Amino acid sequence: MTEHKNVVVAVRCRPLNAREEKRGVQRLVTMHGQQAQLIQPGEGTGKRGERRQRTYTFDYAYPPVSDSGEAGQQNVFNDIGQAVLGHALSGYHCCVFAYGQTGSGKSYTMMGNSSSSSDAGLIPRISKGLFACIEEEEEREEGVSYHVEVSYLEIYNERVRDLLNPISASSSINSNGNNNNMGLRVREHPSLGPYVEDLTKAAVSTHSEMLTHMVQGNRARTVAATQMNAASSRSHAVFTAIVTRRKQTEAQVTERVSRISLVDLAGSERAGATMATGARLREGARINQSLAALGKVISALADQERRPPAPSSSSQASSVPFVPYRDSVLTWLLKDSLGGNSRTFMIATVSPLDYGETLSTLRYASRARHIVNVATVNEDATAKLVRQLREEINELQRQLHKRTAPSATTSNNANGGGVGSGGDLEDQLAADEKLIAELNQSWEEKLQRTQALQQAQEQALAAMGISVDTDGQGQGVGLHAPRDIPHLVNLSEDPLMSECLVYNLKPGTTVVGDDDSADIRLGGGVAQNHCVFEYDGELIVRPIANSPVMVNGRSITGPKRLRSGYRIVIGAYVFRLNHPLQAREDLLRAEQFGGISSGGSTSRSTTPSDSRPEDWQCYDRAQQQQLALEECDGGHVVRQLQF
Ligand SMILES: Nc1ncnc2c1ncn2[C@@H]1O[C@H](COP(=O)(O)OP(=O)(O)OP(=O)(O)O)[C@@H](O)[C@H]1O
Repeated sequence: MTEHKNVVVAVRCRPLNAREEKRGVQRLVTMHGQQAQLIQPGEGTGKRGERRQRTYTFDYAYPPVSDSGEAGQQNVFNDIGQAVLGHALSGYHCCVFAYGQTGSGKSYTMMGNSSSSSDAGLIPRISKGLFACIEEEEEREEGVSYHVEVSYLEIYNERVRDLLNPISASSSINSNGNNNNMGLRVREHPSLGPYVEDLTKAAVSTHSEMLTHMVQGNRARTVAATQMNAASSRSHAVFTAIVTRRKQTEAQVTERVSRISLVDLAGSERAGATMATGARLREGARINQSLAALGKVISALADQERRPPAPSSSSQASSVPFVPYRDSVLTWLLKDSLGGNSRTFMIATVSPLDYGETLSTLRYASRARHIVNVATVNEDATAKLVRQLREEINELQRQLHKRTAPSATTSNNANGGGVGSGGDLEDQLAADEKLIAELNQSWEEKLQRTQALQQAQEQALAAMGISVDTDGQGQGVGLHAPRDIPHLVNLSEDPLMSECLVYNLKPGTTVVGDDDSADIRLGGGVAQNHCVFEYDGELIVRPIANSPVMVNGRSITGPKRLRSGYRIVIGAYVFRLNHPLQAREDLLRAEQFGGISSGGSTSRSTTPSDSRPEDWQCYDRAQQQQLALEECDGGHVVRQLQF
C-alpha cells in the first residue's frame, strides 16, 4: 500500500517564563484555530496606523499553556503522537522533527520536563502508547508478536555519535576536551537508503526499558557536552524506534518493519545573533550549514510540488529540481523523511518574544507544508533485503576473487574499468556482511548484546567519576545520588543538562582534572590536575597550583572547608555540593532546636554562608524540610524521571 501525503506541520509557542512575565514584555505571537499570528514590534505599523501582523496557517497551532503543561503536552500527543502510533503500527515509517530557536521548547516538546512526569513529552508518551498497543494486539490477535529496538544518535559538527555506546559517546573525549572520535560512518544501501554503520540498536521489551535508553542517551549527550564545555542545543539528536511485527499463520510468516524517528534539532538562531567567536563560531557555522541544508532541501521539495506537471515523460526528468540531500549529514540521514518513504510531522517551536527568529521559523514551517511524501507499507522488507545482500555478497566475492587471481589482476589493471578498486570492494563486502549478520541475529542474541552494552556504558561512566546508581526496581529511571557519600551535582543553564550528573567524593582524596589519571575528568578550562577534594570526616577542597576554584562566589587560593549546599565553580563548570550525612545532622539539629525563625529571606537561591546553621535561619521550617529532603531523601533521589 502506498500513500501520497503532505508533511503535517504544527506550530507551538512557549509561554512567557517568570523573568519575562516580571518584565511585563509584550507577546508577539497569538494563535487562533490553525493560524499563528505574528505582530511586528515597535513602529511596525501599516497605512492606517494599525500594528503590522502576519498570519500563517498550519495543520495545528498550539498556544502557550502557562498554567498547565500537562494539557499542552497531551494535546500534542493526541494530534501528533497518536497519528504516529497509528501509522507506525500499520507499517509506515514515521518521523517527527522539532525545529526552532534555542529555548523555544523543542526539547520540552520531544522529551518533556524531566523533573515532572505530568510534563512528559512526545518520546515518553509515544513509548508508553506503543507498548500499550503492542500488548493489546498481541493479546487480541493470535500469532502476532512484536519486537522493538531503539537507537539514539547525535550529529555534532557534522559527525555522528552513538549515544547508546559508551566508547563513541563519551570515553573518546581526550584531555583537551576534544572529541577524538571521528564519528560513525554514514553509508547508503540501494534498498536500505542512508544508514549509520555500527550504530547500536538496543533491544527493548517494555516502556520502561525504552525510557531507560532515552535517559542513558541523554546522559551520554550531557557527559560529552559537559566535557567539551558545549551545550546540548548545539547538536541534533535522533531517537529511533524500529518496530517489527510478525504474524505467523499455519501457512506462512509475514513481517512488517516500521521506523519511528524522533528528531530534536539544534537551535536554529542565526549566527550573528549569538556573537560567537573562535571554536563556537565554527561550531555555529556547522550547525547553520546543516540547518541551511535542511532549508534548501525543504525549499527544493516544496518547489517540486508547486510546479505544474511536466507535459511529457521526456521533459519531466529535466524539470525535476535537484534536492541537495548530501549537503549535510542531517539531510542525508533524513532523506527518507523528507520527500521519501515516511509519514512526516514537523513541530515548529517559537518564542513569544523574538520577532526575527519567529518569522524565520514560521516561513520555514509553511514551506515544509508543501512537501509530499510517498509512504509505503514496509511488508517483508527484511526477507527481500537479506536475499539482495546475499546476491551482492556473492557478486562482490566473485569480483574480489577475479582481482586477486594472478591472470585477472593484469587484465583488470590494464583496462581499469567496470569494477571498483580492491579496497572499495573489500569495504563494500565488509559493510554488507555486517548488515546481513545484524539481520540474522536472533532476538535473544540482541537482548544479550544490549545487556552487555549497558554494563559497558555504566563502567565507562563510573571510570569518569560519575555515579551510575539505579533504583534497582526497574521503576522509572533517573540519576540517584548515593545515600551517604558527598557528591557534586552539575548545574547548567541548559535545563536538559542541569542536575543530571553526579560525581562522588570518596573518602580520602578525589582529584579533579582533565587528565585520564584524574578521578573526576572534566574538559575545557580545567587544568591537568586542577583541584583535590579531601574527605576525612571533614570535607575540604584545595586548588592545585593556583588553578581557579570558586566557592559560593569567592575565589579560593588555599584549602576550604565545605558544607552541603555550597556552590563550587571549577574552571567553567558549576556544581552544587550535596553532603547527605551533614544535611541529615543539620535537619536533626533544626528539629531539636524547634522554633527556627521563619523571617528573613525565603529565597532558595540564597548563597549558603560558611556556617550552615545560621544560613538555615533564612528558610522557614517547610523549606528546610524540603531542602533536606532533596539532599538526603529516604529514596536518595536527586532527580527522578517517571512517566
Ligand atoms: N510549551 C511549553 N510549556 C511550558 N514550558 C515550556 C514550553 N516550552 C518550553 N518550555 C520551557 O522553556 C524552557 C526552554 O525550553 P527547551 O529547553 O525545551 O528549549 P529548546 O528549544 O529545546 O532549547 P535548546 O535548543 O537549548 O535545546 C524550558 O525551561 C522549558 O521547560
